[in-house]
Amino acid sequence: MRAIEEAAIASGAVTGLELMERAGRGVVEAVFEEWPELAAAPQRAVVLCGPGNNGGDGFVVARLLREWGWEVEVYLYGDAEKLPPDARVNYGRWVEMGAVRALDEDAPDGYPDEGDGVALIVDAIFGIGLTRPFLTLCRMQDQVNLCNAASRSNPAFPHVVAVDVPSGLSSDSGAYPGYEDENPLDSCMLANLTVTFHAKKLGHVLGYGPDACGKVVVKDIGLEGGGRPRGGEKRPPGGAVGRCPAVPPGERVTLAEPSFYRLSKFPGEHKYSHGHALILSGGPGRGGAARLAARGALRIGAGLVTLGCPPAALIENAAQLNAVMLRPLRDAEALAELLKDGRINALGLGPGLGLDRARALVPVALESGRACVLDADALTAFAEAPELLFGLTRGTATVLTPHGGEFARLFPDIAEKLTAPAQTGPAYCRVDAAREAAARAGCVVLLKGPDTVIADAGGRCAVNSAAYERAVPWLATAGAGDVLAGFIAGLLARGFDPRGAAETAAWLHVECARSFGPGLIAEDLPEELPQVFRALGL
Ligand SMILES: NC(=O)C1=CN([C@@H]2O[C@H](COP(=O)(O)OP(=O)(O)OC[C@H]3O[C@@H](n4cnc5c(N)ncnc54)[C@H](O)[C@@H]3O)[C@@H](O)[C@H]2O)[C@@H](O)CC1
Ligand SMILES: Nc1ncnc2c1ncn2[C@@H]1O[C@H](COP(=O)(O)OP(=O)(O)O)[C@@H](O)[C@H]1O
Ligand SMILES: [K+]
Repeated sequence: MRAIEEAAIASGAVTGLELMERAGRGVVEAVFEEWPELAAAPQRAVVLCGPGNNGGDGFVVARLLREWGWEVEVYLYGDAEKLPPDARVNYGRWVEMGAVRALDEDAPDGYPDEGDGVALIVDAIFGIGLTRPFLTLCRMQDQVNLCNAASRSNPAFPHVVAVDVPSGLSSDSGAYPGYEDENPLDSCMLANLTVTFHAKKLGHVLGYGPDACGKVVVKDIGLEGGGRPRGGEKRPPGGAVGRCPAVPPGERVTLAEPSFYRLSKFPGEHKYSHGHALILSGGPGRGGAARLAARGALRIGAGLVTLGCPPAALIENAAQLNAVMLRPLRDAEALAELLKDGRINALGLGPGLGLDRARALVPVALESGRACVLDADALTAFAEAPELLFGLTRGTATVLTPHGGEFARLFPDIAEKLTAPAQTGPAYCRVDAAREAAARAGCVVLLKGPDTVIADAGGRCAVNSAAYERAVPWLATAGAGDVLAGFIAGLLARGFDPRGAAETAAWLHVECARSFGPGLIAEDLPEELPQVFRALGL
């Protein structure tokens, strides 16, 4: 954001003061859009301003609300003399209209309670500039949260709007610096609505962000290269995180979005135009996971999908499969033999594969030069020797799809940094972890979770956020990850590059869960794809 703002200001297109005015106006607009009853008649607001430009936005909001006829109480945390220049100007403008009280640990007693008639609390204490723990006003944070919790059920309580991010939350990571044992959500400032500018920040979608922000509205403040679709371009809602020429691709993080064009099939193509995916499975009684993956690969459009199972598991699998083809595949030698068929262009290994079988087959798969997705057992098999795996994956068209546990087995030092309590903002986050892991493994890493992060070895990164309107808690079900691996294998077979395959698959995976809704089990995910594709207009 700083690079984007500096580029805009340096180009002479806009001044910092104008941006601040637009930001403040955006907050007021978003508040009135969210709660039309607040736009209907002037009411009472409390605006909490901090020592930086976030506070500056707060002074703009206070002034605009006053111009709407509101009664506004303004508090400042910090020293007015030390405010940065634009914030200082807006402080000055406000002071001509009303008082500024000091916000310190005693001030909270002046805080609104039910019946005080305060309709709105504006949290403009810290934005993207939070650098250290914000614990000083815990009691105040508690009180604001009481209002916040209550306002969800009782309109007599004030609504809480956060400017840019809820104060205390690190906008770079979704972490709460300074909280070690305690759950920060118990005492930090939470919001009903968070109004941010230009594009979502990582902190809105990672870690505690979705719980802290309530709902995120992105307001355009006229900066170049926003996350908005260009004319007629089809894009999922939500915009992008940091889509801007001022930020080099290896530093940019976008919200995952599917490649619609490449998902389509066109007349005149035949099944081999869409590739042949081979999913490898384990022994008798353990085939469910691989079958789920195979089904996912087929539904997502691979022209052909073959399941390669140990001979002893042939009958079991034959009884279960129709469109998915079946091949007995005893060992590494048999795999090498099968891969003489050049039409097999993508492999999926891991779900239900078994650790010994994984150790034998993964090297053959990776050395064959085929695009591969490695999940579950194919990752755990290398827990004792991750470098052995990375020696094979480096520079290949491979996607590793660990969940948190598998990630910690392959990248223990990175996982340790990720789980250590944050002390500063920016804090080490899942984006940093996935990028570091991808650089080490030399291939694409997809770190699973409600905030799935997809990174490639060059630092390109996307977050598939399953939060807010895309929350899909029913995806936490056994086998969901197997289907995701199958989706990726299918897209690799269709010729997607590894990063595009991972990003599109993760996005569709969540869309399938949203489309199916409560009661979802893993089997439902592939079967929901046709519905999702139809809704996308494929
Ligand atoms: N021109 C711009 O740069 C624009 C900035 N905007 C707003 O400005 C915000 C960023 O402003 P700043 O960079 O000034 O950052 P902030 O306003 O978030 O806070 C930075 C200040 O807080 C202090 N600080 C950080 N953590 C602290 C802690 N835990 N306890 C006490 N003090 C702490 C820092 O030393 C610094 O003085 C954005 O979030 C956005 O709201 C918008 O007005 C749009 C335009
Ligand atoms: N609460 C949640 N919200 C959104 N997605 C989730 C949630 N819990 C799990 N998921 C997704 O479900 C999948 C689970 O995969 P994984 O942990 O490998 O399970 P399994 O091995 O049983 O298939 C991942 O894609 C993960 O991102
Ligand atoms: K804030």
